[in-house]
Amino acid sequence: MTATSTNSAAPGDIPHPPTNRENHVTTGATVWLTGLPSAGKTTIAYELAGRLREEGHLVEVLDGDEIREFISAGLGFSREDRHANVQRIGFLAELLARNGVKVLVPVIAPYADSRAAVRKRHQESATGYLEVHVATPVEVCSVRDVKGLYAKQAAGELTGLTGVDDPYEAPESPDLRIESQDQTVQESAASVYALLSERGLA
Ligand SMILES: Nc1ncnc2c1ncn2[C@@H]1O[C@H](COP(=O)(O)OS(=O)(=O)O)[C@@H](OP(=O)(O)O)[C@H]1O
Ligand SMILES: Nc1ncnc2c1ncn2[C@@H]1O[C@H](COP(=O)(O)OP(=O)(O)O)[C@@H](O)[C@H]1O
Repeated sequence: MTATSTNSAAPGDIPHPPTNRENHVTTGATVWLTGLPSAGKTTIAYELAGRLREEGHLVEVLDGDEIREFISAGLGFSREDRHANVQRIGFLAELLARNGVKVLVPVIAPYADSRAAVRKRHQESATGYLEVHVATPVEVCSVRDVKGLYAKQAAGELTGLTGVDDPYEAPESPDLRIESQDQTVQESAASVYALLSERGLA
């Protein structure tokens, strides 16, 4: 289908992203939310997804747990497997984003080289890409412990937990850093939305 802009901007108007006949916003982009388990990645992604959908954006959330049940079934948490997982998700995200979808990716992605490869894939097709570091400290994450992983690690029932006894290479220059322990979910989602707007993607 040919994208038809419904925007008739007068001089001085703030430009709107392009829309198609069904009035969907068709500027795709990937927002990768990286951070420790229980940092708030998934919660922020779904909050943001709701807001974007209300405004007519096409949105997909590539939830780490769901991906690991299906396209990354069989992968574990070694460095190699995490890298493979992140590259598969990066491939899918770029494909969707290039075709007009806002792709929200709440996935740990602990290694800087894995994340850099995903960014590069997007740059090569000139597809919007934002890296958001949900930088909640491990002390806060381990109290939240949404899935009980920190407790299991402390009890010796699990090893290789990101940020505890497995590496997390924090992004040095993310597009945005969120301190979720100091703000509400709505404020966190709003800060990502504001950045998308600033970059002409929302
Ligand atoms: N050892 C270990 N380390 C880290 N995380 C673990 C582990 N075992 C299971 N889980 C749970 O797996 C969820 C998905 O992980 P990801 O696909 O995001 O991880 S990765 O990017 O491939 O490293 C991840 O989801 P979130 O809690 O939403 O981050 C964890 O809950
Ligand atoms: N500002 C915030 N942003 C995101 N989550 C928050 C925030 N403040 C408190 N939380 C809580 O922290 C928990 C984060 O869990 P979750 O989103 O599943 O983390 P992750 O996907 O990073 O593992 C949720 O219970 C959420 O309600």
